[in-house]
Amino acid sequence: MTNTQIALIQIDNYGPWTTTPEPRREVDLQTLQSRLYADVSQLVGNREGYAFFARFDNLVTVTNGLDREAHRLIQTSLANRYPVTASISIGVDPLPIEALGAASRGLQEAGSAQDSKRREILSGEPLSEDDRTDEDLQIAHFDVNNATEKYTDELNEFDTFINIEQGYAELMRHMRMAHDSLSFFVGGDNVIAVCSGMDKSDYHETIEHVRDAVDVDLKVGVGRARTAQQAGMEAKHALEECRENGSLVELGW
Ligand SMILES: Nc1nc2c(ncn2[C@@H]2O[C@H](COP(=O)(O)OP(=O)(O)OP(=O)(O)O)[C@@H](O)[C@H]2O)c(=O)[nH]1
Repeated sequence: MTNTQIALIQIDNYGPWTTTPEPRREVDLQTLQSRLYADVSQLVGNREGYAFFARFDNLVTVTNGLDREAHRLIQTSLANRYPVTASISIGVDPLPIEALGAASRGLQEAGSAQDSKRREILSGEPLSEDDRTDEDLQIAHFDVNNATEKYTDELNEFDTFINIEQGYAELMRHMRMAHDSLSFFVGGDNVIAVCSGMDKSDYHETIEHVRDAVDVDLKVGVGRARTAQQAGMEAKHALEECRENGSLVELGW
């Protein structure tokens, strides 16, 4: 059984900050957001976690193995680097969507995202060391088949982007609705999903669903481990096996 630990990182009172005392230059906001993602990716990644940019003002991170102190350190480090602060809320559940739900509630109960008094909340309890297992995380790495030949080398970049994003939109919705799992676009033609205890037939069914709905062909490698990076690396190796065997689904265990 999986046991996913999600930490939701939310910039405090960001909406008002972007327009006070007057609207800030969009290029500066874009720069801040992409740097914040880079820093969070490294701060969480150095501790074996994964970070996803999501909407940039709300970042979803997978932090199995990080205790409360490690989350506090990340929060402090962000406050020292940026003109904004962030709140962090931790949720743990066998189902990734429920873990994120618990993390989201932790912030919502502490106040609005646009409440100037709600600052640097740290809520929720991480998994205790005794409760951790080597099967806590299931990570799937999805990839569009022959994206280069079919899209990149054939279409203009915007039409390529539409095809890839349509595949992603259908995949993320299906994984959330049918499998309680969280999928994130990570660049190129790749989507990484934090999954519930899905089996091989669930992945075949998902790939078939996306093909039928939007005519985008996927393959997927899946890994299982106690940290996101170990599971993610196993998934990448499994994806290489798909490439070698021509298979659509490979489990790394
Ligand atoms: N984030 C991320 N992006 C990747 C990774 N591998 C490839 N990409 C991106 O995906 C693009 C397409 O690469 P591939 O998926 O290898 O190419 P392809 O044409 O789809 O070929 P096949 O996957 O073998 O069917 C690359 O230009 C990268 O932007 C990865 O492991 N992580």
